[in-house]
Amino acid sequence: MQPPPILPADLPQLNRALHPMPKAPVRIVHLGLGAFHRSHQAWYTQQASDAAEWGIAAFSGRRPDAADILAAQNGLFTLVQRSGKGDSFELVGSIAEAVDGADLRRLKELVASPQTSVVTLTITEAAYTPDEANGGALESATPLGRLVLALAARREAGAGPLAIVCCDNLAHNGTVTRKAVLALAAWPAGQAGAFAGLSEWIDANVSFVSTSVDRITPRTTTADIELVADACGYRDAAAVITEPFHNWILSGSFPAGRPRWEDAGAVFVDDIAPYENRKLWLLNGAHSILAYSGLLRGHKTVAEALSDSACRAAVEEFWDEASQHLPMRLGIPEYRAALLERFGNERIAHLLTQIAADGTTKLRMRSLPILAAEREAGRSGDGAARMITAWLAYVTSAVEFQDPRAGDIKNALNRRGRERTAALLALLSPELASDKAFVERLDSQRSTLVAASAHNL
Ligand SMILES: NC(=O)c1ccc[n+]([C@@H]2O[C@H](COP(=O)([O-])OP(=O)(O)OC[C@H]3O[C@@H](n4cnc5c(N)ncnc54)[C@H](O)[C@@H]3O)[C@@H](O)[C@H]2O)c1
Ligand SMILES: O=P(O)(O)OC[C@@H](O)[C@@H](O)[C@H](O)[C@H](O)CO
Repeated sequence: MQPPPILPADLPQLNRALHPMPKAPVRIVHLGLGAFHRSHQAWYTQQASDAAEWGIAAFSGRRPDAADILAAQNGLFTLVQRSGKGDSFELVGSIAEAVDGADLRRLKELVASPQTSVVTLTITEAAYTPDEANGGALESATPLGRLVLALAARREAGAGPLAIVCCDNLAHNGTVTRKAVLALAAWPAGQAGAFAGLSEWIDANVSFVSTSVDRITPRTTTADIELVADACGYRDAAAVITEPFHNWILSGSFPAGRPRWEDAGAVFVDDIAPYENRKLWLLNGAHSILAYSGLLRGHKTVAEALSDSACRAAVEEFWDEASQHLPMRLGIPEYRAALLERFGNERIAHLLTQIAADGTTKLRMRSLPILAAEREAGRSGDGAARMITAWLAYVTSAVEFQDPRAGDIKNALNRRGRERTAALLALLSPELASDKAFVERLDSQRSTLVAASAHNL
């Protein structure tokens, strides 16, 4: 928990009275009002030439805090673009309404409105895992459970089709969202009332758009809020710090329309797979390697870890493997060079602990596909395996870690030696965990890594 910012008592609070900016009518509903939504979708929507027609109602996730803070500022916040050279400050006003995620009544009302055409999501990867998404039932405390209840209200209101746009770092994120939403809507089998035939209605009326989203946005710190106050002369507890780089690739239809996000550089493609693989493997995969191996070697941020030759070598080894499975027409060498520059931006303090969270979900997408492809090609896949090794060593040594399968990880940690390695690996891939030779290789990689890390500390 960050200490509260120290700001002059007479500093005015940012809101639309202090900085008049018109509010657009709500036509987009967003779930997961975190830092990334503010730096990405809210910013793209503000840049669209038809921004005046597209307001966002953004719902917080587990707690009301983010919504309360933003509501007190009438949805206004400052976006700080932080390059290696300096900061630039921009006011973003596309969020017309900020709502506590537990306010199901308002969510249903907005999703059931014929004005609403798009629902966007940044609810983290873990929110789509079967346990979290289903909870064994149509659990209204989960974001997808809430979404399904709101879709039932839309059907009831006859408000017509709409698009759901997943902006979480997941492979095939549109398909994953569709599957999770349809499964929830169909539960329990043979439902009555508002849910009878709901999954069929969703299937026919809701388009699930797939996206690859990119803009490195660390959690805002107390120091960032103090900096914004100093530079802008107001209190802004919802400010967000991000890099100048931004990218959004989308694939799918928008049956009720959408903002002209292409005005800010969004690209619409037929086949998203190569783009999402490039981003998930090269950027997010490298982030995971830097997070686990960097934390083991005593680093705190991405830039610090990248400047450690051992961490950098592990990234390059993984990139060499991943690049073999990406189309060269996507400019892979240039993409890698640009990533080194982005990761090396020391002014963006991207904490490794934030990236290290939810490893069981992330590694399945960031390491396993490359490992499988390399093994299929008759090679070792050692670079992809090293990402898993670093995760194993991290969860073994960390005092605290966040993961949707934390209980299973703790159970596995009660074992010793190769049995422990196999039990942890089984949480990512039961098939690999039953391959004795692979477990042995992982175990010996782990010993080497732990010894080298201890030497560095
Ligand atoms: N931050 C980035 O650089 C970045 C870049 C690309 C994509 N993303 C995607 O956006 C997601 C969110 O990132 P962020 O930086 O905004 O994080 P954040 O922690 O600032 O916000 C996450 C939001 O999701 C909610 N949430 C999290 N888990 C939930 C759950 N299980 N149920 C309900 N709500 C839940 C939180 O309450 C919060 O509103 C990431 O997980 C990732 O998939 C982030
Ligand atoms: O946001 P997560 O938790 O999926 O992953 C952590 C980072 O790898 C991620 O946020 C990147 O910074 C982001 O994907 C860059 O666009």
